Amino acid sequence: MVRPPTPPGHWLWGNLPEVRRDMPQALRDVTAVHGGLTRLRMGPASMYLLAEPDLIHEVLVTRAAEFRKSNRTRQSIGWHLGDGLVTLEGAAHRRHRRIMQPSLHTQRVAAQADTIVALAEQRVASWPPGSEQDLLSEMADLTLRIVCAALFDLRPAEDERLIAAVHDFAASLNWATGRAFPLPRWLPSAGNRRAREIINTLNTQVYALIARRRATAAAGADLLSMLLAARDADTGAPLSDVEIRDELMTVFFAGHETSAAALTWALHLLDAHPDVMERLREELGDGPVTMADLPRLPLLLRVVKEVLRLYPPAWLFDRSPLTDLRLGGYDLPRGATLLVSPWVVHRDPRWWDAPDEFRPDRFADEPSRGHYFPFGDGPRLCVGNRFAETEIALVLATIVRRVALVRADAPAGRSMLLRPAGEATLRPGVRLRVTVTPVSEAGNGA
Ligand code: HEM
Repeated sequence: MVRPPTPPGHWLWGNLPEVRRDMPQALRDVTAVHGGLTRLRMGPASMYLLAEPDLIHEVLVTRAAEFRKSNRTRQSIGWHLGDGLVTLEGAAHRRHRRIMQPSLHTQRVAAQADTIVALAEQRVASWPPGSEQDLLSEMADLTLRIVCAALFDLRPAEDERLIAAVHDFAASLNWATGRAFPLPRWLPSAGNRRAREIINTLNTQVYALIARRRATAAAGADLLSMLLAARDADTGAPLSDVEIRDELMTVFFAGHETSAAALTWALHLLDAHPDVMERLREELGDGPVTMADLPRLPLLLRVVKEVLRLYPPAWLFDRSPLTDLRLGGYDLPRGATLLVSPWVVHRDPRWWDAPDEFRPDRFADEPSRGHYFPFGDGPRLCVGNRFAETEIALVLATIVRRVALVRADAPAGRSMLLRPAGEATLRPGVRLRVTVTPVSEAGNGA
């Protein structure tokens, strides 16, 4: 039995103290010393960090059938999300992907581009010049409204209660995933009671929405219509309300916090790199940016790619082997938790020059296989990747054309880059407040 190397740690808690202090940094530190595959001791449990692109490719792509999501993931997000695409396995996973993919294809995303731009324009217009905004919460609210309108054909103005309920739900899910060890949901703790309340409130809204849609029987091309219209190939049975509820919750969650984090990092990085901002504003020119313009905006697309390299919102996910197996010359037990982190690989100096620097032009060349995977890979590749890339590019272009968002607490008006906090998504470790200045006042170089 050949075990992967284990970094030294506390006699009882193992590597848990470093990981709890700053998990993103701790995983990078371990990789810098041990490379490819490391065993981390987390108190009584072990986890394995996979940091070698070829091994990650084996796990996510070529040997994907030998793995599933870990029990830990299922426990920490399963209560909130139920059995949606993120947690389903095997045949049910393949079936749900087949149903959901068409509504997220490039053509369908293109049809939503004007809605995305209009919502971004409205958001910018709602910020009074000189006001201070909490960037992450503004982006989270905007991307949630985009998901509602573009994927579920919902106009939240009609239902502000739904928006409020999803925000509470996302906060509660972050709470659940932030625990070192998931607590059983039957435990009568204050946190569990609050989570139950929040889930029940959103459930009531979502089931009412499903009932309304079933009653109108209007066949649209949005994701909710696709879920309602889907029929089992063998039995002809439709998806149940619970199955549709689980997919709605999954997309509410997977589809808005990730893009919101990416947009927040993008605006923060551009504020800290005025030279790139100036080139970007020149490239964007005057008129509004549409989907058709995107192929002609290479710097914008490279900025999006570089943001997702430096701060991949889905920074950590996992897999678990279905049987004892051998990987990279080491033996791994069945049921082990294998951590896969785009953040660690994207910041590894073995694969990237000056990995901590914001250099969008590095994407003039395609990255090598396995060195860049902000959307994962293989059969579980992010189903919303085209939607997310388009959304981020369009929203970013709309915002930077109109306003400068300068970090309100930055010394001498210039941002120092913030450290990330590794929660369910990778987000700034402190609240990022920005001052809004219209671009005409700020000048191109703002
Ligand atoms: C910047 C934005 C986004 C990033 C970085 C991101 C990243 C990821 C990653 C890395 C995975 C794979 C996780 C794994 O293999 O365990 C994933 C899966 C998923 N994403 Fe995204 N995502 C983003 C936006 C979206 C959007 C907009 C949607 C919805 C429209 C979405 C829906 C999903 C779903 C449903 C899955 C599960 C797919 C499956 O297991 O088959 N994501 N995402």
